[in-house]
Order: sequence, then C-alpha cells, then structure tokens
Amino acid sequence: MTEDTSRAPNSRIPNMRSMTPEERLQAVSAEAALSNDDARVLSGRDVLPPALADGMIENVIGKFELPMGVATNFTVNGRDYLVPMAVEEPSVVAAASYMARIARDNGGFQASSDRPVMRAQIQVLGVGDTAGARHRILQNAEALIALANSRDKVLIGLGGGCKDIEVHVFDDTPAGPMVVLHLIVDVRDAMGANTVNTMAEMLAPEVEKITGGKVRLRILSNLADLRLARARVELRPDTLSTDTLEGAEVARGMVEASALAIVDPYRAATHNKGIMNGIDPVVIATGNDWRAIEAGAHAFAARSGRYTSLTRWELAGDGRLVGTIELPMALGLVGGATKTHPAAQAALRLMKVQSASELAQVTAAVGLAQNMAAIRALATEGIQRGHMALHARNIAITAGASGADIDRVARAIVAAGDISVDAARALLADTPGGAGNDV
Ligand SMILES: CC(C)(COP(=O)([O-])OP(=O)([O-])OC[C@H]1O[C@@H](n2cnc3c(N)ncnc32)[C@H](O)[C@@H]1OP(=O)([O-])[O-])[C@@H](O)C(=O)NCCC(=O)NCCSC(=O)C[C@@](C)(O)CC(=O)[O-]
Ligand SMILES: NC(=O)C1=CN([C@@H]2O[C@H](COP(=O)(O)OP(=O)(O)OC[C@H]3O[C@@H](n4cnc5c(N)ncnc54)[C@H](OP(=O)(O)O)[C@@H]3O)[C@@H](O)[C@H]2O)C=CC1
Repeated sequence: MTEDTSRAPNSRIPNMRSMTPEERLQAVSAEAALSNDDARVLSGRDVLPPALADGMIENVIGKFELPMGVATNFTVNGRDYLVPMAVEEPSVVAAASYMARIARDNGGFQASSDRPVMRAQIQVLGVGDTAGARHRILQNAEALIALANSRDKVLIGLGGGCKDIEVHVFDDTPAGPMVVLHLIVDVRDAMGANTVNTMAEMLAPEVEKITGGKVRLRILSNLADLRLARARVELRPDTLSTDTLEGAEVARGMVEASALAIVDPYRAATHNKGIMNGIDPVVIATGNDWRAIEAGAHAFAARSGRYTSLTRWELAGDGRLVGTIELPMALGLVGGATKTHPAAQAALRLMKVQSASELAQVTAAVGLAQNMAAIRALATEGIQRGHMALHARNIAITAGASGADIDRVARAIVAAGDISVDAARALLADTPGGAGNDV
C-alpha cells in the first residue's frame, strides 16, 4: 500500500465493533491509505525496539503498552477523521464514536484555533524599581525579540519565532518584588517547550543587563492561553432522544448538568476529567506531552480564580442544543516523541492532519464529544449501564477469563445484572476446564 495524504478517509466504518482487531486495522488502513509499515506499528507489533526506547528516556528496562483504539464517525470542519486513541479505560472510544455519529447527523463539529503561540517566562529578582525595570524592558523589546530570533533559523524560516514581549510585575511575593518577562513565541508545528526554553535561557544575560536584577527561572508556561483550540456542535433535539426520553428533555438535562459544572468545582473536576478522557488518548497516541495538556487545561479552567467547566451546553432559540469547548492545546507534529515514536508517526498519518493547529482542533472536538457522551448518559440513564457493560470484559479478565471466555462471561454478567468479579468467577468455575478453575 502506498500512502495518500490528500484524500480524507470516510470515518463512518459500519460494524467496527463486531470486527476482530486485525479486521479493524485493515479497515482503517484502507480508509486512510496507510502503508504496511504504518499498519504494523499501529497494531503494536515491533513498535519500539529496545535501542529506540533506550534512546527516548533514562534507565530504560522495557516498555509499557496501552490499547490503541480508533474513534470513528468524526467530522470536523466538513472533513472526516479517524481518531487514534491510546487509553486503558473502557467505554471511552465507544462513547466518542457514538457522539461523533450523532454530531455527524447534525453536520459534525466546527473547530478553530489560535496561532501556535507559547509563552516563556524569565523571572527577574533583586530589582528595586520594578515599574522602571518594566519600562526599560519594553523600551528594549525590539532588540530582545531580534536576539531571541537570531538562533533558530528553521523556525524563523517557517514563519515562526518570537513575536512580542510582555512584562508582568509582582511587587509582593514571599521572595520579594519580581519582574517576569514573557516571550511570546510562534512555535509553528512544534509543542514548543524546548524551543522557547532555549530562547529564554539565551536572553537571560541581556535581561539582567537591562533590569539590573538577577534572572532565576527561564521556562515556558504550560498555561498556553494564547494557543486556544475551540470546537462547537449544534444538535437538533430529535437526534438526542433515547428509548424512554424525548430529545428536548435530554437536551434540557444536559444543559442542567453543564450548569452544575459551571458553578461547582466538585462537579467541574469530574466534568473536566470526562473531557480529558477524550483528549489525553489522542495526545498520547500522537506522541505528545499529556502532562502539559493536562496542566494547561486545568490552569485555564481555574483562570478566574474559581475552577470551572471547560465546556458550555446551551439551548439556542430554536431548541437546538449547542455545545462548545475552549482550552489551551499545545500539541506538536514535530519535536518531543512525535518524530521518534513510530506509532505516533503512524497515528498522525492515520489522522491525516497537516498542521499542529489542525491536530489541536480535532483534539478539542474529541474532548467535546467525550463530554457530550458523559453528560448525555448522566442526564438520562446514568453512567453505569453503558460504561459497566463495556467494563464487564475487564472484570471477566480480572476473574481469570481468556480467549472466547472473555466475551461470553462479560455478556453473561451484564445479562444477569451482576457485573462483579465474584459473579464472573462463579461462571468460570462452572465452565468445564474454564480459566476460573485456576483463580
Ligand atoms: C457506552 C455507550 C456508547 C453505549 O451506548 P449504547 O446506547 O449502548 O450504544 P449502541 O449499542 O446503541 O451504539 C451506538 C454507537 O456507540 C458506539 N459503540 C457502542 N458500543 C460500542 C462498542 N462496544 N465498540 C465500539 N463502538 C461502540 C458505536 O459508534 C455505535 O454506533 P455504530 O457505529 O455501531 O452504528 C454510551 O452508554 C455512552 O456514551 N456512555 C458514556 C460512557 C462514558 O462517558 N465513558 C467514560 C468513562 S466514565 C468517566 O470516566 C467520566 C465521567 C462519566 O465521570 C465524566 C463525567 O462525570 O462527566
Ligand atoms: N513544561 C513543559 O511542558 C516542558 C516540556 N518539555 C518537553 O519538550 C518537548 C517539546 O518541545 P519542542 O520545542 O516542541 O520540541 P523540539 O525542540 O524537539 O522541536 C522543536 C524544533 O523543531 C524544529 N522544527 C522543524 N520543523 C518545524 C516546524 N514545522 N515547526 C516548528 N519547529 C520545527 C525547530 O528547530 P530546529 O530544527 O532549528 O532545531 C524547533 O525549534 C516535549 O518532549 C515536552 O515533553 C520540556 C521542558 C518543559
């Protein structure tokens, strides 16, 4: 198979759930026109040779694997995407695919993003005249920007680089007055941490000269509030109905669920965890830094001083349910592990994203879909029926099931309404030669 990067796949792959992993791999590889090599590494076979793993981090003794799933049905800005998700939690991929299917019937997700701009902070201590130091920095801003851009020719050649400088003054801190210079850097298709850290360290001596102070920290901020990604979905109520509830009632319940997450940090934490259920697996599958994305998301959610929801669900005048998400999304297509991990490269080719901004937009849409699934379930039948039915297979494995027994036992404990390890063990023990005999 040769790779074709121009054609968007059809993300609607019927019966994915009934296929074997091998058949699913073939289906998505065919849709995304993946090479045999990409298909192989996505399957998890021979992905990370020991020498490559040893080159990525320190004190390597092996590898840790996660299941790689693919969320189907996604349409973002009129284009279909097959979304790779590396995650350990059941029901996440199913839920994202289901909500993307509903969204698809409503025209899909609309998404946008800011330019890929990061902040680096340079902390200056020992300055008596903090206001004066701020003025001196701003007076020298052009020279500082030029110095910051004097080294990274590749980034400048791509249209990126340091674009601006901000100065923040803290007159009262436990360590005395501080001036904090922010470098505002367009990092193009990189996540940008190393890029901006290099610039910040390079500028430090000049900043000390200008301010007369002592520079301490020189590091990016993970509150990437100039690099926001947004997604929106508008849903006709009839597309939300369940077996027992009218769509309008479901929509109202979702708005009420959203309202609690807006006002109550205890609920907001769980609501946002549900959003990150969708975002983290894409970040991991594409080799990006999920701690950075998590830190940015939660800092952004608390930016007003009160921790709140990252999404809003509202009813438009005509009864449509409108869901929106906005959060920092510092994702790269180059840098970090995105280029070194073969599965991350293959995952990016499966998604067929052409820029870090496009990746950020699709990822935001996945976060919104995941939140939609959770609050739709919570506002209607509750989370346990759908989630536990899929978690039942984990329970069966915990009880000792293997091979065909996993699905058989999972189906039986779901049907019996007793999704517990004890129930699964009892079933296995009743099976002649069942794995339960060994437990
Ligand atoms: C789990 C579902 C989707 C079942 O929902 P259902 O109604 O049983 O699904 P269905 O059988 O009617 O299938 C509908 C679609 O779902 C997908 N789907 C359905 N099953 C599968 C499967 N086995 N494998 C792959 N895809 C599946 C698939 O796309 C399918 O369409 P199709 O393509 O077949 O035409 C639903 O109940 C749901 O969305 N629940 C929410 C689950 C969720 O949010 N899980 C996250 C874990 S809970 C948590 O950590 C976060 C939380 C909840 O606390 C956050 C918060 O509080 O806000
Ligand atoms: N707080 C945090 O979040 C921190 C995170 N990190 C880590 O930093 C890593 C990410 O840093 P990052 O700067 O993205 O990675 P890299 O430094 O690995 O890559 C960025 C570099 O790639 C080159 N490049 C080539 N093509 C492009 C392009 N199209 N767009 C942009 N740059 C391009 C550029 O320069 P050139 O080719 O000239 O070198 C650029 O400086 C992650 O591993 C993260 O975990 C590190 C410190 C702190």
